This record gives sequence, C-alpha cells and structure tokens, in this order.
Amino acid sequence: MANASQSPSQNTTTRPRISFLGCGYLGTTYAVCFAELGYEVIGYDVDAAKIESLNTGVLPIHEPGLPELLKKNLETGRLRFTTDVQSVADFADVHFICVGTPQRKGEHRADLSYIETAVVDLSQHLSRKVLIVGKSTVPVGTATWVQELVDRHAPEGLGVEVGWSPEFLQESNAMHDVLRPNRIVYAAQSEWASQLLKDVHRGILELAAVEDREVPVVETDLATAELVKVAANAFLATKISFINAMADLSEAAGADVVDLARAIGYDQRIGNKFLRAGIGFGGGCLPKDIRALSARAGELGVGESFRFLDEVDAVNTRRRSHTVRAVAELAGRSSGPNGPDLSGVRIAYLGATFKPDTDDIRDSPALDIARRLRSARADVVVYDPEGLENAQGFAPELSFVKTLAEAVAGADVVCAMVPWEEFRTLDPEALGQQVAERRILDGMNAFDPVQWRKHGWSYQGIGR
Ligand SMILES: NC(=O)C1=CN([C@@H]2O[C@H](COP(=O)(O)OP(=O)(O)OC[C@H]3O[C@@H](n4cnc5c(N)ncnc54)[C@H](O)[C@@H]3O)[C@@H](O)[C@H]2O)C=CC1
Ligand SMILES: O=C(O)[C@H]1O[C@H](OP(=O)(O)OP(=O)(O)OC[C@H]2O[C@@H](n3ccc(=O)[nH]c3=O)[C@H](O)[C@@H]2O)[C@H](O)[C@@H](O)[C@@H]1O
Repeated sequence: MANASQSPSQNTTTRPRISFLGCGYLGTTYAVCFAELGYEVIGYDVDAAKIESLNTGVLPIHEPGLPELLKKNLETGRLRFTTDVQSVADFADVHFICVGTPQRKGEHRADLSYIETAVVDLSQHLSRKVLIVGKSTVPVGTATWVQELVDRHAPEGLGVEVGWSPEFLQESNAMHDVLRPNRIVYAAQSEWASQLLKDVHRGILELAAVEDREVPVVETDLATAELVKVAANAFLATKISFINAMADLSEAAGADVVDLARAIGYDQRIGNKFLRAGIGFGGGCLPKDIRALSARAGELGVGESFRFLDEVDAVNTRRRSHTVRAVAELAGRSSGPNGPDLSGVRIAYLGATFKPDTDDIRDSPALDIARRLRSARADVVVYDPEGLENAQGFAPELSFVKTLAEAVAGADVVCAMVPWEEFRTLDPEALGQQVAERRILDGMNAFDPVQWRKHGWSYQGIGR
C-alpha cells in the first residue's frame, strides 16, 4: 500500500487512498463500504463527538447492517475517522465531499456554506496534486465554483482538480446501494482525473463481476453529473405527488388508490415503485432538492418549465393538513376555520421518522402531522422503534413512550403513520383489546380495510 508521500499517479496503479469529508448518513456509509471494498479510507468531520463515536465503533445513526461493517473495518486498520484536516490532506489521493447542502432559511435555494468551508479548509492544507470529487447534492454550476475555490485556496501550482459523482443511495438500504449501486455516474475534467475515478470505482465493479452483475457507468460532464442527481429526485417526488393527487381524487370519487396504483404499476413504462400514496414524502433530500432545483432553474432563466415542481411540493405539503382532518373525522370532531379541536382525544401515534428503518426525522411528515395534532390540542403519544431520541429533541411538546403497548393503551384513535415492520404486522383483534376505541388512521395504507372493519374498527386509509 502506498504511503502518504507518494503521488496519486503512483498510487492509482493499485487503489487510491480516499477521504470522505462529512460523516453523516452519506459520508459514513461511504467510508465504511469503501473500506469493506479494500480501500484505505479516512473519514473527516468537524463534529468531534461523531468522530469519537465512529472511532470507537459506535455508529451514531441507525442504518441496518452498517454497525457490524463499521466494527469489522475499524479492526482491519483500513478505516479511521478524524477531525484533523491536515492528516486528511496528507493521506488521500481522492477526497469526496459529503457535507450537507440543506435548504437555506427562508429561501428555496441550497445552502452551500458547508461545502465552501470544507473545500477551503482542505485546499489550504494540500501539498500535492489530488482530486476533489463532489458527492453532495448541489445546484448545477456548483462544481465549477468549487474548482474556482480550490484554485484560489490551494497552494499555487499543485493543479488540484475537481470532479463530480452524485449519489443515489436510499437510507435504510444505504449499504446495499453503495456496494451494489444500480449505476455509477461521474464527471472528470482530464484524462488523469477520469483514470483516478475509474480506479476509485474499481472495487464496486470487481464485486459486481464476482456476483455476475453489471453496473452501468455513465461518464459525463460536470453540469450533467450535477443535474442527473436532482433530476432523479425530482422525478421520484413527482411520482409520489402524482399518486397522492390520485388519492385525493379516489377519495372524492369513492375509489381505492391502492388498487389503482397496483393496476397502473403493472405497465412497465410506469413501474410499481414510488407509487405508495400516503402522508407524503419527507426526509433530508426529496423536499429540499425539488425546491433547490426549481430555484436554480429560475436563476438560469427556465423557471417556468419547473413550476410543476412547486405544485409537486404543494400537493405533498397538503397531505399533512388532509391527514389532520381525516383524524378529526375519525374522532368525530368537526373542523372550524382554525381546524379541528381535538382536546380530550388520546392518540396512539405510531411512527416519527421520515420512513421506516432509519432514525432520521428530517422533514418527517409523520412528525409534522403529530405536531399539528398536538396544536389541535390532542393528547399525542408517540412511539417509534428507532426515532424517539431525535424526535424528542425536535418536538418536546409531544409525549413519547418506549413501547408500542404504552402508546396504544387506552387510545381513542390509533394513527399508524410509518410502515415499520412492527406496525405493518399489527393484529386488529389483539390491538382492539388494548385501545379505548377501535378507530384507526392507516397513513401507511398497509392494512386490509375489510379485515380491520370485520374486527369492529372504524378504518380510514389514504385515498381509499
Ligand atoms: N442521506 C442520504 O441518503 C443522501 C444524501 N445525499 C446528499 O449528501 C449530502 C450529505 O447528506 P447527509 O449525509 O444526509 O447529511 P448529514 O447532515 O447527515 O451529514 C453531513 C455531515 O457533514 C458534516 N460537516 C459539516 N461541515 C463540515 C465541514 N466543514 N467539514 C467536514 N464535515 C462537515 C456535519 O457535521 C455532518 O456530520 C447532502 O448534500 C445530501 O443531499 C445524497 C444521497 C443520499
Ligand atoms: O438524495 C437522497 O438523499 C436520496 O433521496 C431519496 O432517498 P431517501 O430520502 O432515503 O428516501 P426514499 O426511500 O426515497 O423516501 C423518500 C420519502 O418518500 C416517501 N415515499 C416513498 C415511496 C412512495 O411510494 N411513497 C412515499 O410517500 C417515503 O416515505 C419518504 O418520506 C432517494 O430515493 C435516493 O435515491 C436519494 O439518493
């Protein structure tokens, strides 16, 4: 294995050494998985507590399978984490930027300040030619700006280059998506950088070959690489809002959106994925990414073509008030101009995260709806298998309990909001014996209404 003084050109004959700047949901998964693929990896973050936790083998997030892989790869010595940017600059040939790009406060545009800080810090500590590759989701044009930052802040004459390689992993399936991606997309500005990117991804392609799979590789220009990412997320968001609009229509017309989605999904041109109607999409990516795309399109003079994304966003946000009204109706409370008054209604609230199998509560529709119900004076008792700690910090006005049984005991309404396995497998009869009233809002559209009604439940799904 190469040592820190070697140049990338010597290193690339084997495997470049890699750093991941930003050890959140994206960077940590990458650092661990690339060590697993045999690369020497360093993860860097400004959050000292996070780095200490990672170095002691404790994963600060909930991501299935990742804790075991973290421990295993720390033991191999190929993986370590640091807050020391100098050691990162000295160590790696390729630096991946994985810091956050949240929505700016009060605006739809992305906040690129974390990228700026990370890139400037790294650049100032470099002493040889390296490749810096953006992986964070960004507005188109960011890569060119990052190259300018590097040119301004790296020591003169090093020739540090910037490339881009967007990421498509889904939380809860992150490890699989990194080790076995359905495509690799990257952009380089020179033959040298292109070769380095091939070397970086070789481990993924070798694993695919062993497993007799193929991973398509799309090499393109910087702007296209940036756009591919936001285009994919915008398309997925549009699909979800489309089916949620159909849910509204189904409810108004007495149809069932679950059957409808199944029926259109058999058409392979449409496909059956991302057609689950419900409480809408959330998370740290889809909502902020469609807003940033729309804002960037406006800046580039093509905003009109993306107005539909504002509507995708609006349809999505309306799910939340719609769901509050549905709960009120189930509880037999009418809604006035200020919405419903749910005082005295005890709600067993199942789910706080933005989707199952994660502890991530960023822009969680479930948590937002819980807060709205609380504002309507309901007594909201929340249970979530992994998201309680994060949710409690974010919404202290809600009551949180550590078991499903505590949440449902004596409830007037059960709101099943996030399709965790523990909730999807609920038995209507057993649950019925624990609640005060058999009323269920199935925000997951996961239950068979006929079965639940047979057991005496007032069942309300979404769009059915
Ligand atoms: N979470 C996901 O599933 C995916 C996220 N993305 C994109 O990846 C980026 C990161 O997302 P997440 O990992 O979810 O965010 P995150 O918030 O979990 O992690 C970001 C990390 O960057 C660190 N950081 C902030 N400033 C830093 C600096 N100057 N130097 C080093 N580290 C710094 C933070 O302390 C934090 O640990 C975003 O652009 C997101 O849109 C892309 C695909 C999937
Ligand atoms: O850019 C990102 O960070 C990532 O964003 C999403 O991944 P993720 O945020 O982990 O979550 P998804 O599984 O896409 O779910 C997003 C939201 O849509 C909701 N959803 C999903 C599918 C569906 O049919 N209906 C629906 O309401 C989920 O409950 C969740 O709130 C994309 O799926 C990833 O490809 C992308 O890399």
